[in-house]
Amino acid sequence: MTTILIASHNAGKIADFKALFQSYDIKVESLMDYPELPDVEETGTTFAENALLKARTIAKEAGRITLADDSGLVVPSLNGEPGIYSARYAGVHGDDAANNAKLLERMAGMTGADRRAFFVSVIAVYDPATGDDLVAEGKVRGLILDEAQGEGGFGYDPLFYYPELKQSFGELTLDEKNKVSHRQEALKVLMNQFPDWMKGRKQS
Ligand SMILES: O=c1nc[nH]c2c1ncn2[C@H]1C[C@H](O)[C@@H](COP(=O)(O)OP(=O)(O)OP(=O)(O)O)O1
Ligand SMILES: [Mg+2]
Repeated sequence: MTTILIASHNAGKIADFKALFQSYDIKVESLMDYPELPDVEETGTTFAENALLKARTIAKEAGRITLADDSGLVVPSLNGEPGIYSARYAGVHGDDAANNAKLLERMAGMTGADRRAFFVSVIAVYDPATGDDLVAEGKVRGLILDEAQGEGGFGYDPLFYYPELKQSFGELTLDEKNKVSHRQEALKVLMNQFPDWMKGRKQS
């Protein structure tokens, strides 16, 4: 079975990818399995720049084709916040509770269309042997709730209401989320091009 290295430390994101890659019969490893690999500083100004930066840096360190996801929540009525700063919105990287609390605070008093939001995922793969890369994007639209609903998922999932299923992402099972999420869309677009991209590459 093929194994792919995901350049991420985010347990929720890795769980999404483990489930998503099952349908491609690909096994997933992550930075959790490689504690010696560095943490990549996200210095880019777009999701795509950061996804490529993470994929390229880890691929060169590990000497293997590597995939990275840079993702976040975009709220147009907040001029795009939290955007590429989603993971460190409230100041401490990965503090989901604080990030969600800050989002609710910033949206206090907003109603109706002002509560529209979307998740974005940009996925990049990089081949250290050739310097070739592949990038794809996915999006999913919803509304930001007034309070958390559901215990599932990670990050902003409990605040993200998905009208088509009349539930928040926090109330969905992993498989339900993985049928509609920004991440599955980006991965689908990417994997459609992957077989051609992989041709002629040697990978153990
Ligand atoms: O499906 C999602 N459901 C809920 N929240 C989500 C989702 N997808 C991204 N998000 C939020 C979480 C985090 O606050 C930020 C991602 O930031 P991002 O830099 O891509 O990931 P990260 O720093 O947590 O891990 P890493 O860079 O090691 O992959 O957006
Ligand atoms: Mg990150």
